Amino acid sequence: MYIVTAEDMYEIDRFAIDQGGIDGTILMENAGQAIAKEMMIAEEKSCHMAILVGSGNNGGDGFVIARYLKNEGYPVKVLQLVPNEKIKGDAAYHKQLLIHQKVPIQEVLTTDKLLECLVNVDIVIDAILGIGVTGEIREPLRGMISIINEQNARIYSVDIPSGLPANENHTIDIAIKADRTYIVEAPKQSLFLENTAPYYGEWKVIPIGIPIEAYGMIPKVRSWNLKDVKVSFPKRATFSHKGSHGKGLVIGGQELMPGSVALSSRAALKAGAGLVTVATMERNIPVIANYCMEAMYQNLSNFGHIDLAGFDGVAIGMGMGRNRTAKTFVEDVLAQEDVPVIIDADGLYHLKELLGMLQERRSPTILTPHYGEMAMLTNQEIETIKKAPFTMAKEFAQEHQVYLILKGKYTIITAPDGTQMVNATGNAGLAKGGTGDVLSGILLAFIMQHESVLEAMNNACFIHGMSADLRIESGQNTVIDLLASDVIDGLTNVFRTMS
Ligand SMILES: NC(=O)C1=CN([C@@H]2O[C@H](COP(=O)(O)OP(=O)(O)OC[C@H]3O[C@@H](n4cnc5c(N)ncnc54)[C@H](OP(=O)(O)O)[C@@H]3O)[C@@H](O)[C@H]2O)[C@@H](O)CC1
Ligand SMILES: [K+]
Repeated sequence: MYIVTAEDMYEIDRFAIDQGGIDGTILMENAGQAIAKEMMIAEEKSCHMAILVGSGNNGGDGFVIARYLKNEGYPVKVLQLVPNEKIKGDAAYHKQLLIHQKVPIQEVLTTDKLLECLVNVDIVIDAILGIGVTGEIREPLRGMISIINEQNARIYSVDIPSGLPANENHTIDIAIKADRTYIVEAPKQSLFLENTAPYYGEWKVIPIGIPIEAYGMIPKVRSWNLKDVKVSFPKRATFSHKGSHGKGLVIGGQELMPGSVALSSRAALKAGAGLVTVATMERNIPVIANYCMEAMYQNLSNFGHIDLAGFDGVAIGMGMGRNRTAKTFVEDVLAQEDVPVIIDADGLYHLKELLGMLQERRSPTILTPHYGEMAMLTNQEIETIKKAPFTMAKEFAQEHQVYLILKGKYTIITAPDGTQMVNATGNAGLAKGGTGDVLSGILLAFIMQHESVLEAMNNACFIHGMSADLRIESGQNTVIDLLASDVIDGLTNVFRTMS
């Protein structure tokens, strides 16, 4: 599933029409028909539905939906929120089909009239504005959107909640707050942003028959799914031994935070790492070993030099603390070039002053900031990152030649060449201390076993979230009591689904 900007979507659309020979009216028919079918599954015939259409092709989708629902006996009324002369092109064609079928279309041009028309309406189908919206929402649509949001009716948006920008880095003006959105063909960037995602409500992507070749025209941003994981997940060879699955080093855990590295190392072993060594403060070792007795230990009390030769991967920074000696240590690790390094938590704090070293590294460097850490690394406000996470992540990864995992509800994974993936697994239970340490451990295990760093990162993020999801779905936890250690235990169920 590709994630697009409005411009990408128009490009894809043009390709389908010009190169694929598919008429725009057919794409509109496909979209409207498929959405109407979804509506028929979701809603009873006894509901009173109002389909609200605007001037563009989003409104055109609305005319098609109305035709199919009417044919099936749903009591729909079509409210056209713009004057007749505004309906043009493909939308006009479908409006005409509706008129041929004697479906009445009411012109509703004021908020008062709209209020009157919405009395006793149970379901609003929002086909007012799609991805063509620009600038501040103008009256009377502005007032109409407010009125619609105030109704008790359930709201289904077509493609995008009307008024919401499709792209990141736009200010939200006013927009429909949908209960569910049927996204036409491909999710738009705003679906994945913290500030805009809630407007969509539940969502489902509706394919409309665009040839896959059309996606060759746009920058690739994809969401990673279970099928991708199953295809790319490395199979364990029957005759493998512990050395075949990577020798990893977990560095961190100051005296007051032994749990962080304990979680990372246990997660790495549970995620399939062959051997894990934990380099931490001497006094922590008995505590950590109690939780993770399969690991080996190295005393790091002085934060001196540690030789990385012989290790296949390193994860550094979890619970490491922010004193200057810890920084020297991060610097020492980065300078040893032959090992892939994952930098998390306090390691990222120290990295801020070491960014200049990144481009010089010959082995992959993987950074795992959440939005706050990303703001710190880029000297930006956190709101700036939230508003344009795709761009901020891409610019940073390309500039510093790193792999970047920008952690959030939707995690954005970026390779140094700018390729981006989005992970959508996981739930609110993960918003808790220690879950990031678990991700670092899974990442370490996977990076040591995959040829492709990007695939390993995608799989680690997917599986980390999936473990949390399965814990909730199975009733073993709720989003309130889920612990980072539960996510580690849940890996067993995840791996069962892989075979
Ligand atoms: N992708 C695909 O393959 C397919 C996509 N399809 C569908 O097409 C949709 C995109 O259609 P689109 O380009 O016509 O844009 P859309 O948003 O419906 O209308 C734009 C109009 O809105 C108005 N307007 C704009 N800003 C405004 C503002 N601030 N305040 C007030 N009014 C404002 C402005 O009208 P104006 O009043 O300026 O004449 C402008 O002309 C897409 O979302 C999907 O649903 C399907 O049909 C199947 C194939
Ligand atoms: K809409």
